[in-house]
Amino acid sequence: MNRVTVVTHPLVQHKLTLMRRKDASSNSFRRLLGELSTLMAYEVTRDMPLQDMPIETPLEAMTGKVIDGKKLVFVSILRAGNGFLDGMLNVVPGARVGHVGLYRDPATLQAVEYYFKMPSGMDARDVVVVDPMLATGNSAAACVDRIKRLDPRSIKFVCLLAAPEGIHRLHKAHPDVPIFTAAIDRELNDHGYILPGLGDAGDRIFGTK
Ligand SMILES: O=P(O)(O)OC[C@H]1O[C@H](OP(=O)(O)OP(=O)(O)O)[C@H](O)[C@@H]1O
Ligand SMILES: O=c1cc[nH]c(=O)[nH]1
Ligand SMILES: [Mg+2]
Repeated sequence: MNRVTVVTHPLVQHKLTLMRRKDASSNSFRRLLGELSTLMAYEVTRDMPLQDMPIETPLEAMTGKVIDGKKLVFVSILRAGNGFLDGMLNVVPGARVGHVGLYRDPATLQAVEYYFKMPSGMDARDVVVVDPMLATGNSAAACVDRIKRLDPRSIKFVCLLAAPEGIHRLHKAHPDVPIFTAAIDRELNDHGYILPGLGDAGDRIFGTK
């Protein structure tokens, strides 16, 4: 499992367990996902480049360090990725946001694209793709394929739950893309759902189905 970071912080693990419960309401599922994604943003942005900023404290002039949030793009894989976005934007409010609309064909489990919108100047930007679920890995791999055509500086993928199959698929297609997740679950079932998992993330966030 090269290049996979499992965020084991107790707060992350605690919230993840509460979200997995089948009796968690959409409201609490959404709230927990928002809190959890803010915590994961700390780990994902750990190596973000800093630049000098001359400032004046009440006592004297100094040179501080700031991040250039505008260089960062969070790319949300619709729909469920949007549940991750707000929490990440809490930490880097200056980041730009791109959207890739993908759904899994339930019969083939292949990703089908229905929307794609990115900020301009992607070749100067660092991308963090967000989606709570990495199951077969088809959606993540398709999203990264598409973004790579715009030649960004770097791409990371962050999710809540990953199946071993999804990690292998994404790494095989894109070995340069590091993966951040709160847990690696056991396996996929015959319908491509993660076990033990948390069910259908999009449906649980938006109260559909
Ligand atoms: O790794 P994969 O096998 O591709 O599965 C993961 C995808 O499945 C879910 O989306 P879904 O297709 O349910 O769309 P939704 O977010 O609109 O519900 C999830 O949010 C991922 O995008
Ligand atoms: O378990 C899964 C697999 C794919 N998408 C989900 O929302 N959940
Ligand atoms: Mg779904």
